[in-house]
Amino acid sequence: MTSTRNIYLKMKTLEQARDILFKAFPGFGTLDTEMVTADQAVGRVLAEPVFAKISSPGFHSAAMDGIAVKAEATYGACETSPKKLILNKDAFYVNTGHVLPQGTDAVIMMEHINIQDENIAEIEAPAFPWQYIRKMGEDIVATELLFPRNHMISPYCTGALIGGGVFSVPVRKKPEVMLIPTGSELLDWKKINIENMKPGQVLESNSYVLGNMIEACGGKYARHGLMPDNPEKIIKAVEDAVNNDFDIVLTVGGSSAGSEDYTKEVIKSLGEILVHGVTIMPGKPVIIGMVKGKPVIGMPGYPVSMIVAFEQFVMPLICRLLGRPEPEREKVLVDVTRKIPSKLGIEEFLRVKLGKVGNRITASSLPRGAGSITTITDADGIIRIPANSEGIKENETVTAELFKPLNAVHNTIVIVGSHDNTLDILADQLKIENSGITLCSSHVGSMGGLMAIKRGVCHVAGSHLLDTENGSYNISYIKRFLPDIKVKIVNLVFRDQGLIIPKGNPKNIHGIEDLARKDIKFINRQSGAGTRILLDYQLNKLNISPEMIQGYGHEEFTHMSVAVAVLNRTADTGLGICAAARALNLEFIPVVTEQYDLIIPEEHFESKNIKILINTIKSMDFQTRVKALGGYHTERTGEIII
Ligand SMILES: Nc1nc2c(c(=O)[nH]1)N[C@H]1C(S)=C(S)[C@@H](COP(=O)(O)OP(=O)(O)OC[C@H]3O[C@@H](n4cnc5c(N)ncnc54)[C@H](O)[C@@H]3O)O[C@H]1N2
Ligand code: MOO
Repeated sequence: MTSTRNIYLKMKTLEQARDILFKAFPGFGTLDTEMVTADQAVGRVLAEPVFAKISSPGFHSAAMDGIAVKAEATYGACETSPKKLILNKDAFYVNTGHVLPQGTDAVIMMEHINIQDENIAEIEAPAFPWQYIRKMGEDIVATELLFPRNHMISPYCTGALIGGGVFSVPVRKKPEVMLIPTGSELLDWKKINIENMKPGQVLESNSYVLGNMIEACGGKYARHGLMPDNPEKIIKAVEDAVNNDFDIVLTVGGSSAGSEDYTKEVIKSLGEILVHGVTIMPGKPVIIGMVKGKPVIGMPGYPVSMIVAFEQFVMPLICRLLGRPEPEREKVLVDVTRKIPSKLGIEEFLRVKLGKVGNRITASSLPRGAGSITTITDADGIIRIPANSEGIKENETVTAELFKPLNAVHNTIVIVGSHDNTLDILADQLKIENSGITLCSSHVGSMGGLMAIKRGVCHVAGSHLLDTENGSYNISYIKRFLPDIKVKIVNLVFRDQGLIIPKGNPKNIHGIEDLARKDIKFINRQSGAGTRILLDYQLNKLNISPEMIQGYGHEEFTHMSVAVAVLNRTADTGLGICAAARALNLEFIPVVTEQYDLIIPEEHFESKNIKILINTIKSMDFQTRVKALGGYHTERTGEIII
């Protein structure tokens, strides 16, 4: 078979595509039944209703430790006229759970009895009939419905099943899914040495994500060996899976328009294509097909596209086969901190970071590339931008679907501003200390941090803005840009800024003065970044103008991206922190030690979370880890500067 490039001629909306899928595979709760023991039934779905075989309790039983009595015999007892009961005649010692002795109908707690001697118990209050007694069948009555069909067994349910004498239950077989990862570039991480990886090779990870998602929604899976981009082989694998017991077949990758994207041809040659292309992003190239009456779905290869396609199409299919409703995520209203344009005609699943700042939950967008798994692993939730919208306006309130409990969103400290590697250590240290706090940092440069405070969208800004007039940090900028906001400044670290250079210093760079050399390509930071201000200050001192520097106009947003540019030789050098150079095994020429502070509005400063944050910063554990990064000084770490 030769490859022809696929074009999605008839893209469907999400609603249309789901409709086509569910009409083609209407089975609800149609999987075969199997018996499992009560203790193994958790997470399984009942194929039939389950009725209790015995009652629980199976007898009238004492609900407290004390004496069992006939209530009538206690009437008239009071403080001034206590009643004496003869043990083993009018009253019988019982423990919680004991069978109620014949002829008794109430229990008096031990604490309310005066034992006179081994024969007499005295009471100062009457008992009423059935007090402190668990009647036979109070919990479960034999023959009553314990759980209807399609109920998913929880750990709690096992108690009711065993208590009701039901030791095994009929459950739906787990839907079986065959995963076929395709792509000649893929490598099996269990079989390779990462040192030997070559450009173009990719670690196969999607089938593991899919497998775990399948299990999480009640299915089971088998993984086919890695499949090269060979349509004949893919056809054979799909055909075998369909002819076997698999309920659903998923191919992974090759769903799009590339010259080696074969999924569409494969399904077409074996059966029918119901949908190719859905107006969603990520997830657009998904292919829904039918082969011998079974769903064969071509999952996009980009990981986030695959996850969205799974959640929109495969998960509902699995739930339906099991006879379960599709799960829904908790929703919350959020304010979007920046304008987010979106393509008309495409429904976008925007991954967002969330945090509660003041009395609103703010959402900031993560990068939108579907090839980056971290755009979903870093996310707290998703905002769905409808197809008929051109995007979200700044400060617009929209609905977000949560990936984690709301409580965790409330316990997030939002830090915006300049990037520093110690923030990663801080985020981890807060977790070691079981604070329940998550640190959510976005790197937009020091000025970006101050502006975030101005807009009320963060708790903390990380900043290292040098006042070139007097050598101070941050204070003059705060006075100028946040005149109406009361803030505290807490020092995080002093850190060495310098030139990041390749190992062995091939261009023989010694300092800022070398940046003007014709043979040096520089990589800059964005304007507003503290590092950029520092560079301009140093250049000014040396009378070097920006035009003299090759690459002055090429900007990156973080120290790490500057280091990456040096590593892959896009640039010969860039100004950044020592930790970034070290992380990539590059060399570093110190230029200046600068002050990096946390700016915290007073309205947040006294909050419990910020107090924990500051205590963590002050801790020896944190400071020891920071110093180990190299290029950091912690003498004033945690000090309130103003
Ligand atoms: N000309 C066009 N190109 C693309 C379009 C388009 O409309 N026109 N759509 C883009 C979109 S949207 C997506 S999503 C991707 C997905 O396409 P495929 O399903 O064909 O995926 P591949 O090209 O095979 O792989 C994409 C990417 O993902 C990596 N990959 C694939 N499988 C795995 C795996 N099992 N584990 C880890 N990584 C995997 C693969 O190496 C590629 O890097 O297409 C756009 N292109
Ligand atoms: O829409 Mo693709 O599915 O962006 O990555």
